[in-house]
Amino acid sequence: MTTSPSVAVITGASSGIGAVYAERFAARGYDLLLVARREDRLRELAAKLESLHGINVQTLTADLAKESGMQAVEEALRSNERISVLVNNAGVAHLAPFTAGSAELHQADIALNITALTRLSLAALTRFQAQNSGTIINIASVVSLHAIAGSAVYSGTKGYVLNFTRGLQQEIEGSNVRIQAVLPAVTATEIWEVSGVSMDHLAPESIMTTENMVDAALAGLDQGEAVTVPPLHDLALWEAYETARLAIFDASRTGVPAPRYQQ
Ligand SMILES: NC(=O)C1=CN([C@@H]2O[C@H](COP(=O)(O)OP(=O)(O)OC[C@H]3O[C@@H](n4cnc5c(N)ncnc54)[C@H](OP(=O)(O)O)[C@@H]3O)[C@@H](O)[C@H]2O)C=CC1
Ligand SMILES: CC(=O)[C@H](N)C(=O)O
Repeated sequence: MTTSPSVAVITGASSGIGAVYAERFAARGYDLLLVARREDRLRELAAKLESLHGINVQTLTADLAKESGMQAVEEALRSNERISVLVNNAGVAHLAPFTAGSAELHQADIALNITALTRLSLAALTRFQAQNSGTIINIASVVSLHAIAGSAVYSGTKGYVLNFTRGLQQEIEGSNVRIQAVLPAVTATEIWEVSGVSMDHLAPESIMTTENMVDAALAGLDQGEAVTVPPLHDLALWEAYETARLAIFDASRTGVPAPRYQQ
């Protein structure tokens, strides 16, 4: 009996980081379901990967900031039992002062970066938990850890992605399901032009290639990391951050206002 290959679903596969994840999962022998709005780009990538790797690639044109788009991908995740990987990669940034953006713009960014990622995780994880296998990769950002002027909404959404992922990781502990958060820093993709900040204004030495970012993130996944920060060389910094974060959480369970607040 021959078994069909597993399927990896990659959102935001029409460019940048998502397109490289598609190539890498194709090279690992997965069939693919590629999701984004630009159908021509998805089809071009699908044809290339099918011919290069002899795999089957489906495309799903969907606007994940809209209800109909979210539902279409949820339906695919629920109905296709061969899906074993979800890369929640589609995301958008508008880097400008908060009050310069409209309510509609902020709402659409939140819908894509938070609501779609949450709903697709629910659709995938429900089945992954039932079958006790499967992998979700959530693309957060180093701005999950820090916000600067002009990034309030974007950093806020990425802070959600990190904490949401941490919560899910607690819930699946002890199972064969894997959930990884990836925190890229500056990576050379189209997101910068969309965001309103040209890459020409960024320090060249801070910019990572998409290939290096994805390969490092997959190395982190293969090593069993829960949170992967591809460009961070000094692991001791991350360990100190994690230690302080958990220490603050534990030390906050006193039930008594700190002396500095007692008047
Ligand atoms: N590049 C960087 O410096 C960093 C990026 N990230 C994160 O990496 C992820 C990938 O971004 P990146 O590759 O850089 O940027 P790109 O702009 O190259 O890719 C974004 C992808 O998301 C898709 N997308 C955007 N809006 C929608 C929508 N409404 N519905 C469906 N798909 C959508 C785009 O496709 P289409 O337009 O065809 O719909 C595209 O495929 C994002 O989550 C981003 O926040 C995190 C840290 C750093
Ligand atoms: C676009 C990004 O997420 C990037 N990490 C940044 O440094 O702002």
